[in-house]
Amino acid sequence: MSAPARFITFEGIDGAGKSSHIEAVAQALEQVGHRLLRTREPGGTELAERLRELFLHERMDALTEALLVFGARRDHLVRCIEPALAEGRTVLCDRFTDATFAYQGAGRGFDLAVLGQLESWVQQGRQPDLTLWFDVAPEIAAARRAGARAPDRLESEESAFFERVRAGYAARAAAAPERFVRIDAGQSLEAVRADVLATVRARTASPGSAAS
Ligand SMILES: Nc1ncnc2c1ncn2[C@@H]1O[C@H](COP(=O)(O)OP(=O)(O)O)[C@@H](O)[C@H]1O
Ligand SMILES: Cc1cn([C@H]2C[C@H](O)[C@@H](COP(=O)(O)OP(=O)(O)O)O2)c(=O)[nH]c1=O
Repeated sequence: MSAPARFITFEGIDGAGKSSHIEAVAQALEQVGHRLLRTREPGGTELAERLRELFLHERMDALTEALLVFGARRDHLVRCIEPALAEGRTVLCDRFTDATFAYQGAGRGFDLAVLGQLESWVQQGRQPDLTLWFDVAPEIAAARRAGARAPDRLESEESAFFERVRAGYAARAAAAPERFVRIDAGQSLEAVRADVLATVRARTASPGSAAS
């Protein structure tokens, strides 16, 4: 059996429902002995949270978006994610680099090769062990968002943008099938939760102990 997954990311278009399930994943993993770091992107450190505010609310071009999220990511990795993994904690991160490929790459049309170079420089080979991709039709996600909150800069994009973002996630999933698990996020909350928990349990199970 493969080693337990320790760096777990949650991805999907805005309103797919991923944030609704992170707490349940955290509880399930803590019950079997994992020590956790729960975090998010853009954000996760004081500096990265400040960059997040700029990113979400200021107008900028796609290259600036990409540089800002990778700048925030670098600080987050160096100061937060890598130290947590080094001390044996499992990291649950609400979005990571797949979001940059999906939003800035597929959504904005920014050069994927440049994103790949930034990914190499910033991550130095670090990749999530497991990525849960909450996949749902953009019109369902839009209806969920409308019922939940006022839109930020990206959430105000039209549905064609989210179709492209969704296709961007599909491309990333196809390129890294060992890491990605697609969750059918169009189901009821209960059915999504059951799929998510079954996936996490299967992918973090190890013979003997649950966590180091
Ligand atoms: N499977 C679901 N069915 C119906 N509503 C959902 C479902 N999942 C999430 N929601 C609702 O949709 C809204 C957006 O969910 P959220 O978890 O914040 O999405 P995300 O983090 O992916 O943007 C919330 O009001 C949430 O309660
Ligand atoms: C991490 C990341 C997020 N984003 C976008 C996606 C979201 O619209 C926004 C903030 O993400 P998030 O807080 O996860 O939004 P939500 O609560 O809707 O899930 O930032 C990018 O465009 N590129 C990135 O690299």
